[in-house]
Amino acid sequence: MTDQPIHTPQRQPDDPDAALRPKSLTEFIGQEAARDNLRVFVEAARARGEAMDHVLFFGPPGLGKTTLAQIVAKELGVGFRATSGPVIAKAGDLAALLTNLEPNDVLFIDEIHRLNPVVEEVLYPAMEDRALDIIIGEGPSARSVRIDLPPFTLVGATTRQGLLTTPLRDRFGIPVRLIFYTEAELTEVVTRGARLLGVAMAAEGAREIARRSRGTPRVAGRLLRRVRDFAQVRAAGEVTAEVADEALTRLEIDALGLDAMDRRYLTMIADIYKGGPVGVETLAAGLAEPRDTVEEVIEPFLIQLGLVARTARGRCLNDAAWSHLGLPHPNGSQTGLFDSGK
Ligand SMILES: Nc1ncnc2c1ncn2[C@@H]1O[C@H](COP(=O)(O)OP(=O)(O)OP(=O)(O)O)[C@@H](O)[C@H]1O
Ligand SMILES: [Mg+2]
Repeated sequence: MTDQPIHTPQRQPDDPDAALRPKSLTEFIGQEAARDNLRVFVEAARARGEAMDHVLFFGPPGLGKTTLAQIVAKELGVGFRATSGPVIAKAGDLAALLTNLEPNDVLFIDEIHRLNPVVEEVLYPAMEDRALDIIIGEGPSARSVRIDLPPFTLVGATTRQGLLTTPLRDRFGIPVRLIFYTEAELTEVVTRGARLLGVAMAAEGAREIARRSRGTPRVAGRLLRRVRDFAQVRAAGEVTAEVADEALTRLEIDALGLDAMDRRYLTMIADIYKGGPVGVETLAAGLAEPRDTVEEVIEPFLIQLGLVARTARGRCLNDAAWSHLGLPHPNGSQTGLFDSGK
């Protein structure tokens, strides 16, 4: 059994997130350093009446990359066009998007690490010189035509900054790393969400949901909705700490906020690989999940909690993981080499 649709930070096709999206930098909770910097760049660009420099948001899913991209356009007072890396199949698709922008508009490219290399080549001069080099015709009569573009701001988002090519990464003047949210920030996110959804929320109820939201506002929003259902049907309506705890426990979300998939991941390294090291491909196969999901969705939070370490030889469990799983820590080293030691 898996509660993945509820608890993983990955997007779902019918994204219910939209209703809870903050609409301004002031409304946006957390990510203070990023927000403060963006505010300065937005103000400066506005004052000069110019397009803002290109921005790259990177970090784990559900931390607010798309939300911030929309907010940046809004605060700049310019238009917002959104697309995503895998959707832009041909150079011509990108050319069509770029030539249709109004001056200073924001073009948002989600999953920018998944751009086709041919399309990416077209993007370089567009970002740098605001020009498109288009090849017209084929064979000996083919020639290159340069088209000037209106000034624009490219906002890219990726969960995998490491997969971006260096030339692309270097063309973003404003790289912004998003980090996991603190419990206090997520408590604010939950409280705000409860207000927007009209849920009666006790302060301790909000804190309980926040504590178990994997450091991720998208997860906080999902858990809030599920706890609300539970409170409505099983309790008097108000979300107290007890109601939240009972609902989250039923959803198999433990005290650290780990879900069934997280525990399967940890248990697999513990039971089968004696704590590791084990390669990510092996783990992905064992969990029947794509490698990307393991690396982008499952691991970042477990690493952040200090439960797992990524080493050159593979993934290893840290001491905290053994205690959390309630398993006896193998004697001696984590590789299990000294199991017979004591
Ligand atoms: N700072 C925040 N304050 C309140 N809610 C937030 C905040 N950041 C994100 N959210 C909520 O979390 C949801 C997910 O955010 P968003 O879609 O921007 O994440 P993302 O980083 O783009 O994720 P992905 O990598 O999957 O595209 C938003 O719709 C919003 O409801
Ligand atoms: Mg997004």
